[in-house]
Amino acid sequence: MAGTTLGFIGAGQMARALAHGFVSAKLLDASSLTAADPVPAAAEKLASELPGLKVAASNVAIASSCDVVVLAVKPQAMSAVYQELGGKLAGKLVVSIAAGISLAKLCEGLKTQRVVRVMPNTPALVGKGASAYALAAGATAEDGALVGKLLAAVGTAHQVDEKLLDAVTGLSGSGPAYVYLIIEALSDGGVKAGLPRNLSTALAAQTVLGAAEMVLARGEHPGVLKDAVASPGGTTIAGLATLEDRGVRGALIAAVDAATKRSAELGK
Ligand SMILES: NC(=O)C1=CN([C@@H]2O[C@H](COP(=O)(O)OP(=O)(O)OC[C@H]3O[C@@H](n4cnc5c(N)ncnc54)[C@H](O)[C@@H]3O)[C@@H](O)[C@H]2O)C=CC1
Ligand SMILES: O=C(O)[C@@H]1CCC=N1
Repeated sequence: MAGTTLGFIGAGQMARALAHGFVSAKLLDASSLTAADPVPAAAEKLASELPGLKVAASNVAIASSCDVVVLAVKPQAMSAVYQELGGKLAGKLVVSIAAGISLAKLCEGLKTQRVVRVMPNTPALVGKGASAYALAAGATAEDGALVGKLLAAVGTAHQVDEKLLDAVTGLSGSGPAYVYLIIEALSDGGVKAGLPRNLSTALAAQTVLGAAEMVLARGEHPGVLKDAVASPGGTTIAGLATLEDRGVRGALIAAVDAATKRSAELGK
């Protein structure tokens, strides 16, 4: 990726996660990154965290100076970006990470077809992201490969049909928040049972990490792995029965479904 310059339109949470991830993975030098944000402190904070990253005076400056332009604003701010950048992105590869906004709307608003729609997630910051992406008609196979390489450097990357991206948003885009809630609640349970808070949170987070690693590394069905933990008449089945009784499985399915529907709504 040497020589490729990448600019973030918006320097918020997700731009920060990606910028840190790209630099930590040594895919891009901080000096090849630029960020613009109407809140000057946002881009300046990112520049202070990643020495070498440049702060641009405007979105237009990024559009003219960077090879890859990443739209990292909230979906609600996208129409302002169309106003500013529409027709000014000739020759640039545009990557949108906004929830819900379709490739058709992006291409129409930006007046370019060379667009890739991505749904990343914040663990990209530590190289453990989960992303999916879809290409507009004007994005070449090389553009897709470049975006895939960027995302794979900060986690896993799946090229998908665009119609799946709202569901990806509801699952892995929003999913870190569900898991944080679960970790926090498990830690509360440990504290209720008498563990000190630090130990309880450390055990909860490592348990989630280890369980996830077992699913990914062994490729076994999560149900089979669950059964291996539960001894007949033991502690785990007592805990599992309580989770089923309280509807945790249904609650998680409903959460992904609600977030998927909200992603589709945001694009309307
Ligand atoms: N936070 C997350 O976990 C994820 C967020 N996303 C998507 O990433 C996008 C950004 O989300 P966050 O980083 O969480 O939001 P954020 O609110 O942390 O950052 C957005 C930034 O955009 C700036 N901004 C607003 N209008 C602008 C404009 N016209 N030009 C340039 N910058 C502008 C804001 O000042 C803010 O700093 C959203 O579209 C969201 O759907 C996608 C995956 C995960
Ligand atoms: O909550 C949101 O709308 C964004 C999209 C996925 C994660 N955060």
